[in-house]
Amino acid sequence: MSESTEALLRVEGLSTRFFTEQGQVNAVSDLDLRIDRGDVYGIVGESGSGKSVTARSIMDLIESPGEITSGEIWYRNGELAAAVEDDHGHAVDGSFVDLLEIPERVRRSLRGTSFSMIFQDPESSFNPSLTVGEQLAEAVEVQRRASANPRSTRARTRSEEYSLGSFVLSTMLPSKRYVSEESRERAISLLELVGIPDPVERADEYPHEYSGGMLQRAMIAQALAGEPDLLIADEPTTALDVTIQAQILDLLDELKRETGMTILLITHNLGVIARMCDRVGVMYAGEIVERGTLADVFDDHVHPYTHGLLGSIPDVERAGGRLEPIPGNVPSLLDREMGDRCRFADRCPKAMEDCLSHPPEVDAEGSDHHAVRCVLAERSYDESRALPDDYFGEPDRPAEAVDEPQSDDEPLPAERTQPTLEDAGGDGS
Ligand SMILES: Nc1ncnc2c1ncn2[C@@H]1O[C@H](COP(=O)(O)OP(=O)(O)OP(=O)(O)O)[C@@H](O)[C@H]1O
Ligand code: NI
Repeated sequence: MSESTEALLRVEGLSTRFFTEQGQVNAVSDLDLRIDRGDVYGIVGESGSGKSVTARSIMDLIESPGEITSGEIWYRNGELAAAVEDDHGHAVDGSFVDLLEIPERVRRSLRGTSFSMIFQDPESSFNPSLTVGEQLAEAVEVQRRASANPRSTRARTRSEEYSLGSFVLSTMLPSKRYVSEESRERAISLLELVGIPDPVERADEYPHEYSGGMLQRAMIAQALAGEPDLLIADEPTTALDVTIQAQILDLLDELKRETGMTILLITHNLGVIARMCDRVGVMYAGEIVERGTLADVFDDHVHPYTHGLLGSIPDVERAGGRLEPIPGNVPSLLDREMGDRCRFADRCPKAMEDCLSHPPEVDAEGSDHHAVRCVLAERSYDESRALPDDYFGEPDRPAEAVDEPQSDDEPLPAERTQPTLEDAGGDGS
């Protein structure tokens, strides 16, 4: 197996639910994905499709009333596998460890060191009363502790966790000032790495003294402090203006090339996907409906939803390139309101009788891991089996399958009520 096709993370059958007063929300359902080391894996889909919940599930950041209700998250880390093997053999498969089967304390210790996440609003990642440099140095220290001598943890942990020593770290940080000159220097070099000019001076500044773009860079530096195996970037550029967005994407691209880092990139924007990603998962209503290489998804897609997303060619140069919304609304994810049918059927121009039962994910032609959740992967569209336009109550579906004369008295955009695919930087007009 070559380096370039080595899986770093394999998510299998992941389901995450929220148990709210309104009922059970099926935010993520039976989701599979595989992220290879050194790749940028993109997740794209409309608002509310479950992208962030997927990322937060991997990071173990789902909080009540949310819960991962099933699935496996296999992470390749030989050292971790060796450490957990004795006590949690069922969680180990070769050098993979199922993160959902190890003690919570161990899983949480991977945050920052194995997995790091950057968010839309960098403000939330910084404490306003500490300098940026101090906070980066703290992150560096956390990493140092994580890889500290296991014996130093031994006295404090119960025997069950002893073998996990090097993976369990103290979350108590002793002081708000620089822990060591070494970590201060590392903080400065991290600022330099992410392209902050005058890093020595900027290290002593507070977050509010940074511009939005600079703080975004600093947040990336913070995420890199622990030298994570996987960086998860959830809409990392959405709040930024178009020029800065492009710069941040360039930075991520550069970091990927220079450090070989693996990135999970979440975005509404197919232009960003085209520019950054090796593989893509297209999400709809909590499911990955199509996944594969960039070429599978852009050139050989099977799912009409993927086709719809590609409906307008996004402007690759402009990170905020607007996607044309697909007519209709994203379905409710409330369990009691979800039928058994394909979740996209009511908006699908190719909906057939076959779509009234929920399609499993099947392999599609294309790359090794091109998979799709659509009956069209196995049979071609048959107009005689098409569902009538008003089958789902409202004539929501585009009239593509039916040959209707163009009329100019009713501009389609005015009809669109759904939020969907709001993009990063507006439409640039
Ligand atoms: N704390 C919560 N309680 C209840 N439902 C939630 C909670 N967090 C998320 N959800 C639901 O889970 C679904 C998926 O949300 P998620 O944030 O993953 O979407 P997304 O694809 O990231 O959307 P966006 O592009 O707008 O960020 C949504 O229906 C959302 O309402
Ligand atoms: Ni999100």
